[in-house]
Amino acid sequence: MHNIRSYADPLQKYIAIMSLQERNERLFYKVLIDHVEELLPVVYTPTVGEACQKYGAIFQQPHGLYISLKERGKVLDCLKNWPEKFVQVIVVTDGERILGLGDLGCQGMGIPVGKLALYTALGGIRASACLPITIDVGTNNETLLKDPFYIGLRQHRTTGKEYDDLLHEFMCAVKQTYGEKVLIQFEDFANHNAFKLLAKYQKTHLVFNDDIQGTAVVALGGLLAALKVTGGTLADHTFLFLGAGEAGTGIGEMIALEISEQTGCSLEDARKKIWLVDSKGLVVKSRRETLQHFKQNFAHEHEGCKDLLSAVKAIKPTILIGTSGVGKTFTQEVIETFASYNEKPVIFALSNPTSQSECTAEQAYTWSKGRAIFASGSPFDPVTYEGRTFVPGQGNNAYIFPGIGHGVLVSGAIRMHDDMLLAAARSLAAQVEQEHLDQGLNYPPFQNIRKISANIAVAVAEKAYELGLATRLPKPANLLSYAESCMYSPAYRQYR
Ligand SMILES: NC(=O)C1=CN([C@@H]2O[C@H](COP(=O)(O)OP(=O)(O)OC[C@H]3O[C@@H](n4cnc5c(N)ncnc54)[C@H](OP(=O)(O)O)[C@@H]3O)[C@@H](O)[C@H]2O)C=CC1
Ligand SMILES: CC(=O)C(=O)O
Ligand SMILES: [Mg+2]
Repeated sequence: MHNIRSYADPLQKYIAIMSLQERNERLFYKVLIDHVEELLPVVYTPTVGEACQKYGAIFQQPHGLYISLKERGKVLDCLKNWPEKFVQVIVVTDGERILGLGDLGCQGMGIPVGKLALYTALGGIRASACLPITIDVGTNNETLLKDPFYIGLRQHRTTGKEYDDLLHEFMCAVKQTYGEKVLIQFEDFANHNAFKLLAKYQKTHLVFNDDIQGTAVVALGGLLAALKVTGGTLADHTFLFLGAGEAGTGIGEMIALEISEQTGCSLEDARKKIWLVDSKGLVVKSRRETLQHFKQNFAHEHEGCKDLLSAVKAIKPTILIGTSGVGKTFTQEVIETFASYNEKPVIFALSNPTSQSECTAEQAYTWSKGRAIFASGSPFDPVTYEGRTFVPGQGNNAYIFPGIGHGVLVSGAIRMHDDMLLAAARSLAAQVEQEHLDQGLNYPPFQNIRKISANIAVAVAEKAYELGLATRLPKPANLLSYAESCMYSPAYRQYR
């Protein structure tokens, strides 16, 4: 920590800690677990975003497994080259939508590597059982294609059948190599592939899309906790999203599912509470024919609004969520207008990294005159407004995927089910205590993340047993102590 703290530049800290991961894995995890709040912004958002942008230039050692178009027909052999034979979790990207930074091609590898470091540090999955993979199908990022340090294929992205065939070969090879129970987490695919891959493989593989499902769970958990302050139920609220992609529609569907479970209303009716704004304005019925399929469920009868401000005025939401990937879009006028209708305005600016956050914590608290319940995807420091200090929550799927993954492995679940995701969200919300809410926090502090993950794992595993999806039989008598006993801990052994 002395060495890492000696660097002022976050990217230098990143380089230092990733080289520690290479040099002494156990020490890396010991340091990361013991200083999680300080180091999460280094190994994860926002610094991992900058690291991916400069990945070629700062490259020292390869991490993870690259599978490129050139390996078509040989993907099985590629996987066999990975030295570990017992793999339980794979995080895979094709680098096309890295955080809110766009197409970073092969340099997106920083994301699977970072996510899996969190699987181990926060969720206790053994590092040797974690496999980061980047599928290199080219990049449409012209700057990278011209960059002498770019580490990937120098060609534009392949699409269509060639892309689908490579991904299919990969999915089949994974199952053949590691079996039915390996968890495959799709990460930072562009939405035109993300929804398709999830729909295609969720019936045959144990798959989880972190950007659609993980984000949905963390947002729902944070909202359920926020209700303890705003009062009322989820169904009493009106939700407006800026951003109608993976994160926005994923959260929208999860909220609708929870409302439907709580009230018994149909999903269709529950979705009527949820409104989306995309780059063309409010998503409304008259646009339906030209909308991507994932937006269509939220295209309600209403006049069009060309931008967020006019949508806020027209819809009068009680909860405002940013999932656009575009920074500074919650302007002073937007927040002041939104706050003028709400005593306790709930503002989630979920886009990453910090540069893409829809607003800062300071802006949210100041422009709402200290009334906002605020959370962001990337961390912000506490803010003091008129003598009161607010601690912003970090609404990031890092709260969720390590616990869900652990729950799946503990129960031996062979498929992911929406009810397991709802159970994770409720568990997260239940771990937010009054003392956290009093500070403005609608998430439990990251400091306790291993306990939080263990509790989420139990909720997920319980649901898997209930649904008949668990294969670890008989069910352990005490799931919590079993889940905790299975968590990797970077302890040094005694040598004689
Ligand atoms: N906090 C967390 O845990 C997570 C955060 N995220 C963040 O969410 C962001 C979005 O990710 P994702 O949903 O996967 O991305 P997508 O590309 O799937 O969706 C982005 C959406 O934002 C819309 N959009 C883009 N620019 C504007 C604009 N200027 N005004 C209004 N809408 C706009 C797009 O509109 P159109 O459809 O018209 O193109 C699209 O609907 C990223 O920054 C990502 O880092 C993602 C996952 C987890
Ligand atoms: C957190 C995350 O998964 C994202 O921003 O894409
Ligand atoms: Mg992601």
